[in-house]
Amino acid sequence: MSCFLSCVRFDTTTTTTDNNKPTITGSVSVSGVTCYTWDDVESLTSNFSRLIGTGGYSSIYLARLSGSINAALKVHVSSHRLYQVFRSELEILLRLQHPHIVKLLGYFDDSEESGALLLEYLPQGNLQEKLNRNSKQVLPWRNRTAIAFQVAQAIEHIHEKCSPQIVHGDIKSSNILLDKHFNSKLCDFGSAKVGFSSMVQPSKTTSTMSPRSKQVMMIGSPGYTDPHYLRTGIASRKMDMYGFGVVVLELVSGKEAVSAERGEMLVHTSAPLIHDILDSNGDITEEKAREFLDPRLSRDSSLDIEEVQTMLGVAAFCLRSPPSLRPSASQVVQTLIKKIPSLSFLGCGK
Ligand SMILES: Nc1ncnc2c1ncn2[C@@H]1O[C@H](COP(=O)(O)OP(=O)(O)OP(=O)(O)O)[C@@H](O)[C@H]1O
Repeated sequence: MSCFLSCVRFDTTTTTTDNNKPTITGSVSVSGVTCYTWDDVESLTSNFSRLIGTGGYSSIYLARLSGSINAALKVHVSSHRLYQVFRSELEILLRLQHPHIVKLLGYFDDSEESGALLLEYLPQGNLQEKLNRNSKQVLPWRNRTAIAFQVAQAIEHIHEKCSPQIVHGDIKSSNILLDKHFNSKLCDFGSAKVGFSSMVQPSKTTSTMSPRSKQVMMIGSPGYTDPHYLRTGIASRKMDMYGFGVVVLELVSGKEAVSAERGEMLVHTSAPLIHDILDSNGDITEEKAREFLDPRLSRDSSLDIEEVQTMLGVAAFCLRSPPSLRPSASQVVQTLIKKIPSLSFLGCGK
């Protein structure tokens, strides 16, 4: 137990810092990212014949590049306001390169109100679907810890390793995509905010705005939104850590952030456990950890209950209030490397 205390205690005072391109006429490639015409887009998706995902702002279609390479085309809904969302996502993706962030391959931009992003295709879809009780396959424990670790690395990259820094603003399991080996990639930078040192107010003072325009500016998704952000409208890196905490609870429990049947939020149903963990400074009994654990993992040979305890401790610290008490992404990465031995198969050093 005392070992576990050191597992999840964070020093919250430290703030660190091909050739596969389609041979389609009309396309222009700059730094490996290709600018397509609408005709190209229609041709790449065989006239939008296969829908593979939908979001609040977009539809995602399977695209075929030369050499039978698949890609995903994210077509933003046409409107002046959503065009800004598309431009912002495009500009952010153009400068992000990380093994656990979805890769931009190309884009279409009519410079007025329509845009589309061509992204690498992640064949296993999103994490929310994979954790769903109706999913045929149960995601093994080993993959769940790896996913948490890789997402923490992606967040560490945008928060601390790129300049200017980026707040994702919508960390949730449906924005975590999985490749054929269940490696994860963070996607959907449509809510992201750029140029933060730690905290920033939305561009206009919220006090002078109507409730409706305030609503339009709010980012995040039900079940994942930092209560501090909801109260203040201030987006910060720590709001991403809150969303990450909810994702870790989903990975451990196999439950949804908002239950489809009852509409209950996982952060609410887990509150007694989170309080217990925080009251005992990161400690949690094996029995309580087992009670919370996804029952589908009971026969998983890769399951290690101490790792479950560590993951729950990490989640509890990420959900802490005030936000300044939450760990940074790099502190989470370091804790996971030290305390989750199975991550060694990913080749990360101690
Ligand atoms: N590159 C990809 N490969 C495979 N599937 C993808 C890819 N990109 C998106 N998807 C699928 O489409 C879904 C929606 O994508 P995304 O979150 O980018 O859209 P959005 O309109 O920004 O959604 P939101 O409502 O979260 O803002 C994802 O959850 C995933 O299932």
